[in-house]
Amino acid sequence: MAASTKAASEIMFATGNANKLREVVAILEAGHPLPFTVKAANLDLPELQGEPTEIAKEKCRLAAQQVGGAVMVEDTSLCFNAMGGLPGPYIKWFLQKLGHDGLNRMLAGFEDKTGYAQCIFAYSPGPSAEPQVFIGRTEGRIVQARGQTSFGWDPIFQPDGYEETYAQLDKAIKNTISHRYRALDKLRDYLLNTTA
Ligand SMILES: O=c1nc[nH]c2c1ncn2[C@H]1C[C@H](O)[C@@H](COP(=O)(O)OP(=O)(O)OP(=O)(O)O)O1
Ligand SMILES: [Mg+2]
Repeated sequence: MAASTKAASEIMFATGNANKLREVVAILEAGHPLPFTVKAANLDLPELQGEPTEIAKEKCRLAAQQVGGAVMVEDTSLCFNAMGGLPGPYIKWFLQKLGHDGLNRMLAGFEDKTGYAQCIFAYSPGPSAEPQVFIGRTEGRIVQARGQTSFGWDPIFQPDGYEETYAQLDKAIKNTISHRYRALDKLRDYLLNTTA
């Protein structure tokens, strides 16, 4: 990769979620590197209520203030089409309170079980800059839990074109079709074009 002339060479990825960090590292190492070294900052940042892009931007502003330099954060939503996109950014709390079975039951009264996983990366070069957002989506459907239960709602999300849930798919496959991969891909393009 061409050497960057920019002074900043490191981005902190601020997240409190070890599974996210593992996937981001795996995606970058699978041949999709960023033009920066990515370092983890274990911050559990407050998340405002609102539209997903605003949540990600505000999270990024707070992270940039805390870190004092270039940061990226991401916020992940699981959206049910029958419910106009909810639980969306609030999936963490719905999952915590209802579990996989409860999330399925939320859709019991609806014919439509389709939904999408959405990841929004927000990047800021420093505390005074306006964060840029990059959205990645993977369409699928909500199903009864199948597969290992190590990461969030992976067992109940079956991406379109696959018979397996995210939790049953090989990690290497999830990481080439996932909402996270797609968003990170856009962030990489942006960084390559602004730092080259
Ligand atoms: O690929 C995924 N597959 C399954 N579950 C996932 C995935 N990605 C996030 N998740 C879960 C984690 C949390 O329950 C919620 C998102 O909430 P979200 O605020 O983005 O994550 P978090 O609070 O765990 O970490 P962070 O410190 O980066 O905000 O969905
Ligand atoms: Mg969070």
